[in-house]
Amino acid sequence: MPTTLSDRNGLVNRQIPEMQLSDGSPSSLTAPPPPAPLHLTPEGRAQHRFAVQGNAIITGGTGTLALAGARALLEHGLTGLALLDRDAESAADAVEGLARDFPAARILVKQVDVTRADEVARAVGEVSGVLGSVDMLVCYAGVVGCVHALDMKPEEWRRTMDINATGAFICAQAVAREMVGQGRGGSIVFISSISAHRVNYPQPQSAYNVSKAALLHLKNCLAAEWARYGIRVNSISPGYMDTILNEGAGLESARKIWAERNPMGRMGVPAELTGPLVLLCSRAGSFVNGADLVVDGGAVVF
Ligand SMILES: NC(=O)c1ccc[n+]([C@@H]2O[C@H](COP(=O)([O-])OP(=O)(O)OC[C@H]3O[C@@H](n4cnc5c(N)ncnc54)[C@H](O)[C@@H]3O)[C@@H](O)[C@H]2O)c1
Ligand SMILES: OC[C@@H](O)C(O)[C@H](O)CO
Repeated sequence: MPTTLSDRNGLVNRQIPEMQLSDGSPSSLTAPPPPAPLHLTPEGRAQHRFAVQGNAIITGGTGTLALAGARALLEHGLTGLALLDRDAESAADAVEGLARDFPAARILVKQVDVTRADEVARAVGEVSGVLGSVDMLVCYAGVVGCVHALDMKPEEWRRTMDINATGAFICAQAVAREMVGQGRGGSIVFISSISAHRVNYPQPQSAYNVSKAALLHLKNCLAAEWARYGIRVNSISPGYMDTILNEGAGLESARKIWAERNPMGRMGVPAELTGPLVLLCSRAGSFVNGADLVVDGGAVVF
């Protein structure tokens, strides 16, 4: 069915033709599903341009996207991994799975609140002591709340900013101090969001959106300050991913809208964020600094 559009210039009832693909089929066909995961052999891992060398700290490390990121870094050669999360227990099965699938890697899990600079500094020192170095930091720790700005309590605003933005700064600072001492650089990746680029629809979440926008400029500032130490600082801005964060009462209709408004017609799955992460953490990304990689199926083009 052609769509009818009334526009502001009075050109009413313009018909938007249905786009056709070269084989004559309509473009509104269901988008293809996500691709199957790629599994590298151990030999392939070590020699690949996308090989990941050294040890990583991942914050919010027992969350859904973080565990997918951890698995991808291990698949590409990561030798040591520390998952820092304020809720370190909830993903015991997933962590056991990683340990089983990557028996040569050293995997630590630590209960850490990223808003506590003392806890973070202690954990970074302990991880470096056990693994021998810290070469990568990926900051996934984050919370989201849907609250109308008129109803927002200052405490809710501060908590969101504290975890999502200040927590990332605290972790980046502690890890960068360690990296500067080690003298061989490193890679830091913040997990921002398309919410840093666009106001979400339909849910109101100003504190989250502003906290994620803050991460983007923090990334710019640190990329500028720390490049001289060989530390690259980048970010990834995911679109709507199918995780627990986006499930629950009241979100069914929103999920439908998010998928409908996406050129690819769906939400992403966690593994689809991991390619950009591997790029940023590997030799293949050696000249990528201060960049934000939007990974959203094209959501922000509208
Ligand atoms: N799921 C999405 O669609 C989506 C889209 C864009 C961005 N993101 C971002 O990606 C990140 C991970 O999202 P997810 O979907 O995996 O959510 P998730 O809830 O599974 O993971 C978040 C993790 O952060 C941890 N955390 C929260 N506060 C913490 C604190 N103070 N200290 C330490 N850990 C803390 C939680 O315990 C949890 O394990 C978040 O920053 C989120 O904003 C998610
Ligand atoms: O913008 C997408 C994400 O940051 C997030 O999943 C969403 O905003 C949560 O409501």
